Amino acid sequence: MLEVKNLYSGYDGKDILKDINFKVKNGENLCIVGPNGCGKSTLLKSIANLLEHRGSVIIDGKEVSSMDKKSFARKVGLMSQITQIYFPYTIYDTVSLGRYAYSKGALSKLSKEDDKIILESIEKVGLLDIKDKMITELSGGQIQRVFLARVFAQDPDIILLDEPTNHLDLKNQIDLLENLKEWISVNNKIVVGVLHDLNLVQYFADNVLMLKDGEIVAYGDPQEVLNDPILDDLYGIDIKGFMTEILRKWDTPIDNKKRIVK
Ligand SMILES: Nc1ncnc2c1ncn2[C@@H]1O[C@H](COP(=O)(O)OP(=O)(O)OP(=O)(O)O)[C@@H](O)[C@H]1O
Repeated sequence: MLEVKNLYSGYDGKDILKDINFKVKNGENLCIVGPNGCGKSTLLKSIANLLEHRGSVIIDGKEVSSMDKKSFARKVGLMSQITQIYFPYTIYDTVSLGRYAYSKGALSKLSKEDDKIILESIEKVGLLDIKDKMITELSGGQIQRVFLARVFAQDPDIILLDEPTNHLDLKNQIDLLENLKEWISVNNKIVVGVLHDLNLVQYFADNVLMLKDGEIVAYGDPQEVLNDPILDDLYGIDIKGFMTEILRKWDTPIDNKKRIVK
């Protein structure tokens, strides 16, 4: 169980998040939504213990700031927004970094068990046939999947995701979310993710937490939260109207004369 109680955190002594409270049970995911700059990544960083906070972030009864690095890494894996890759590692090597939480020392070798978990994690994201390729030679979507495999290899109880789908085409977005759903239900784990695409949130979320200016403005079942009139206020557009209009376009009968087929 992840519990966030009366959480305040921010940068340079200024609070961005104010009095955040929620719980996520094992076997469930939570999607964090809200407009740019409302504090979504700051919330993930606070849970990931990368930012000092006031209040509590408690995992299975223990405050995260009191955990040592390795115990924390066994509990929480963070996959943040991937912008640029500087290091020339293979896919296998990159995913093997996920086993740090279980290593005995800085120079300890990977065990047979580690190797098995690394290969399984690479297979899960569909990259096993290119496991020895340098990650500097991969597409954005492939890199995204390598980093997901690294988090799987870390085998934490909670995965935190910051915009995990932003380099992926639609099929890969759905595959990734399905992959995570399966990981959650098979292993009774937790995912907390920031997703911008509200359609994907409708599809994936067990619960939704909506932020505005660092405060929670709605929380709960996705169908209810995403139908709350507050949504339009928050984003400054008629979201349901926009989505429905798009659906109408998908429904338009095709005019074969206008098609260009090679
Ligand atoms: N390292 C930092 N130092 C100072 N201020 C920061 C830092 N990172 C973020 N902020 C500020 O904190 C606020 C919340 O930023 P955050 O990145 O959490 O928003 P977000 O909801 O994730 O935004 P986006 O949807 O654009 O990714 C913003 O006003 C931002 O300028």
